[in-house]
Amino acid sequence: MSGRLASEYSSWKKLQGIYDSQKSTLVLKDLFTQDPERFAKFSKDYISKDDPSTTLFLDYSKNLITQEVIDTLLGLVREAEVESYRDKMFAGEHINTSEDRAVLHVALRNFNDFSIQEAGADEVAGVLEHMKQFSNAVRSGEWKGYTGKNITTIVNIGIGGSDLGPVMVTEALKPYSKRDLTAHFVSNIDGTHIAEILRLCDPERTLFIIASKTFTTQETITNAESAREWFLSSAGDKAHVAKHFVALSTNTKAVTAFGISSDNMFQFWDWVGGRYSLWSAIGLSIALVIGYDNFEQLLKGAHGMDKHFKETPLENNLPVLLAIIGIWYNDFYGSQTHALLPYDQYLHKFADYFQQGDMESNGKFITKNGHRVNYETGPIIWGASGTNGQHSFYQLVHQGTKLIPADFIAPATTHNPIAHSKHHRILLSNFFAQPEALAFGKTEEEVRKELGPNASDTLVKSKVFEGNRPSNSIMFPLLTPSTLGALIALYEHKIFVQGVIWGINSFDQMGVELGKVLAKNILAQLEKPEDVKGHDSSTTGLIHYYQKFRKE
Ligand SMILES: O=P(O)(O)OC[C@H]1O[C@H](O)[C@H](O)[C@@H](O)[C@@H]1O
Repeated sequence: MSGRLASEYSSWKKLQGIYDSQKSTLVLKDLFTQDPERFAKFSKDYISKDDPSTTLFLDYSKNLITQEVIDTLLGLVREAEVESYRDKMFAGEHINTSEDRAVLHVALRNFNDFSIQEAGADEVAGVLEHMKQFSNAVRSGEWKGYTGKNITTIVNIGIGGSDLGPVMVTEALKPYSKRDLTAHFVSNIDGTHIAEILRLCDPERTLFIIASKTFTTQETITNAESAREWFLSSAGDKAHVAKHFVALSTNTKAVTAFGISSDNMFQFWDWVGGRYSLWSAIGLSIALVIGYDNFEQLLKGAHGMDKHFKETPLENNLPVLLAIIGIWYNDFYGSQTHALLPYDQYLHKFADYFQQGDMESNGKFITKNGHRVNYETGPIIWGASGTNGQHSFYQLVHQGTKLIPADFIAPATTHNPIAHSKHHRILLSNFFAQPEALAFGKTEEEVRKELGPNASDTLVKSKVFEGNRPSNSIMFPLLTPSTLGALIALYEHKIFVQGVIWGINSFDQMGVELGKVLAKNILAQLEKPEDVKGHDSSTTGLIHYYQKFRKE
């Protein structure tokens, strides 16, 4: 990272020039007509060096790019010194400068390929072994509850990075799950969340996983205390907590103070960012649900992508390609969001997961050198599984006034080939059609031909699809643990590349603090109207409204 504002790079200025001169002349329909090789030129195969069955295919040809644009964007990557910054990350340098921490989620899945000098990195294998032993014991029935019964329900209590990763992965890898072990995830402080889950639990057969990097997060600790109270109301003896509560954290002192023995604690380190932590002890619920061997496959899939990111020349580097295409729209076309559209019901939480992963990493306006950016940084990430999105927001995506770059993601084959895979064929026909419609649209002439000469001008115009709306398409043979690992790591490294180019620290999260502090202050004022002090009239008025109905 050169420390300059991205807009000062010569490549940035060149890109601005290209955009200014080509923004209205770059037409996808023409680009494909002019070059029959376009698809071949702008698509890439990723094949894991460790496991050739782990492959991803990226088609980025339906983007508003030319080779000149790509080459200039790659120039931007070089000017921002992304590769040397990447190597600093892998080497364990403290690139999270505001917190003086390394950023080493790659160390959690390293399998001894990278030599990483950072305290704790040599302890990863031990924690994984502990996770393996424990998950095997619970799944086999060896680990018993306080009345000698097997554990049939796990409840992960955590929020943010201590929730979203386990939720997304256990949903995505459901085909690999132990169907007689039910996993629930409690995250919200809203008592409804834990109340509704506890109604489904048998205290004799339930294991609570308290997942919190800091072990100070108000929601998680409050939920953990309520879970412990619920459990003890049946179990009685505090000694039984040891069989039904484990902790995932970096904070041994707080875990012990809560009443969970260090034997039942799975440790990780400050160089694991919350939103990058599913590979760590935070992944215990994943290992319990899909089994440790499949969890290890997830890690290995990510590791293969790590090696690809670290070793592959920029022009063939999938995380780099996704990153620069995203910057092209975000910083030159002015798109504000980026849609993740997985045509796979198992990936229905994928966009949710990367809302934190991307937006908490790159939703910043100050560079690492303390300058306010004069360009757009992190996009709003959103999305939903297909084909559901088509019946919800695709109207705007196709005919709205906003440019919405989208990643369409799909497996070539399904885990559920019911009706002789008829469902999957219909799903994929939509997966193929939507990017085609977005890119090439439907002209007024084509509409008029369809509607006939008597159709009103208004009707014809409202049925026009202007097209020229860009997308990436990512495919893979089947959604397996290893493929999912590679897919997640692909996006993690995309986020890294974009942050380096923007000159921001992708690994702290100052922006989540103010709200928490204000909430704590307000919490102490909720009792009586006269307690409410130091707020604007709106906040004061809203609290007074609540106090009119408050019961306890
Ligand atoms: O895992 P914890 O320490 O409980 O933190 C849970 C979450 O808290 C905050 O919201 C942070 O911004 C997130 O990055 C983190 O994942």
